[in-house]
Amino acid sequence: MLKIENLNVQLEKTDIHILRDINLQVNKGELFGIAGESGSGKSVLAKTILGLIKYPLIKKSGKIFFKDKELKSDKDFNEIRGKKISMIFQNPTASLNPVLTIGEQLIETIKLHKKCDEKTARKIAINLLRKVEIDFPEERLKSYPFNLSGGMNQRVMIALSLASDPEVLIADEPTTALDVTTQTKIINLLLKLKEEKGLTIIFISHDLSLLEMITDKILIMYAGETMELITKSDLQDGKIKHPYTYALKKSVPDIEHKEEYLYSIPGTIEQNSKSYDNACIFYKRCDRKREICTKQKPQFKNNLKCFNPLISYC
Ligand SMILES: Nc1ncnc2c1ncn2[C@@H]1O[C@H](COP(=O)(O)OP(=O)(O)OP(=O)(O)O)[C@@H](O)[C@H]1O
Repeated sequence: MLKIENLNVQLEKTDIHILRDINLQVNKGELFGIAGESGSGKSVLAKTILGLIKYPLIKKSGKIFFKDKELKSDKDFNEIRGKKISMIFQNPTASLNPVLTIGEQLIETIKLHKKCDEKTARKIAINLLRKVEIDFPEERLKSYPFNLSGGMNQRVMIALSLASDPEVLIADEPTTALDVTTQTKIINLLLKLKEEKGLTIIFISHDLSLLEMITDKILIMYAGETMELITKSDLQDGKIKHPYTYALKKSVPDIEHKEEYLYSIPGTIEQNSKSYDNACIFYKRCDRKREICTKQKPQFKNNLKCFNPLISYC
C-alpha cells in the first residue's frame, strides 16, 4: 500500500539529518505503529509521506510509493493528500477552524471531495457524525469547536478525515491531548472504522504500551533513524532485539508493581549530524555498545539496526 525507500530529510544548509535512510512498507489493512521519543522524527516522517514538509526541512533523496506509484511532484502529492491518505493530528481543537461551525467545515469538505450539492453534503455530514458516534448530529452541525470537548472535536476530525473515503489514515498522536477514558473511546472508534472500512492505519505514538495493544507491527525510530521493526507479539513476548526498543519498553511504568523510581533512558536524544555518518546514532546512550558501534554505522537488515542485539530479555 505504502512503501518508502532510502528516504533522507535534512535541515537545509546544515549537516543535520532529520530522517536518515528510512525504509518501510505498510501493507493493506495493517495497523502500523511508529514509536520513539519526542524528537525522533515521527511527525516529520508522516508529513513527508504527505508531501507537507517545508523549508528549512528538505527531502534530499528517497522514494515514496503509494500503491506502486511513485509520488514525485507536488501534483502527485496533491492527488493523494486528504483524499487517498488522510491525517489526524494531536490537538483536534487546534486543527479545526475556530470561527466556522462543525457543519460548515464538514459540508465544505464533503462538497469538495464528492462534488455534490449542499443538501447531499449535509446528509453525508450527518451520517459521518453518526459513524463517529456523535449524538444528535443535526444539532452538532451548528456547534463551534469551542462548544465541544476535546474528545468530541477529535471525533469531528476523524469524520473530516473520512469525508474523502481514504484508504490510509495517518493518526499522529491522536489521543495524547485527551484523558484516558476518552483516549480509549477514540481508539476503539478507530479500530471499529478500520474493520468496517478496511482502512490501513499508521498510528504514531510515543506510548509503546498503547501501540503494543493495538498495532500489528511497530517501527521504532530514534533521532530520525529506524532502529527496529517489531511485531506486536514479539514485543509482548519480550522478543526484543534492539537495546533502544528494550530501553523504551523499560521506560513504561508497570502498574502491577510499585517501583522505587521510574526508569528513563540516560542522556538525551542528539542531533543526527555528520559525526554519526560512521557511528551508531544511539551508541552514547546504549549499555550494549561495542567499539564497532563508535566507528561504523549499522545497516538496517532483517528489521534491525544494531551490531550487538539482545536476543530476548525475558
Ligand atoms: N519545521 C522545522 N524546522 C526545523 N526543525 C524541525 C522542524 N520540524 C521538525 N523539526 C525537527 O525535527 C526533529 C523531529 O521532529 P518531529 O516533530 O518529527 O519529532 P517527533 O518524533 O514527532 O516528536 P514528538 O513526539 O514530540 O511530536 C526534531 O529535532 C525537530 O526539532
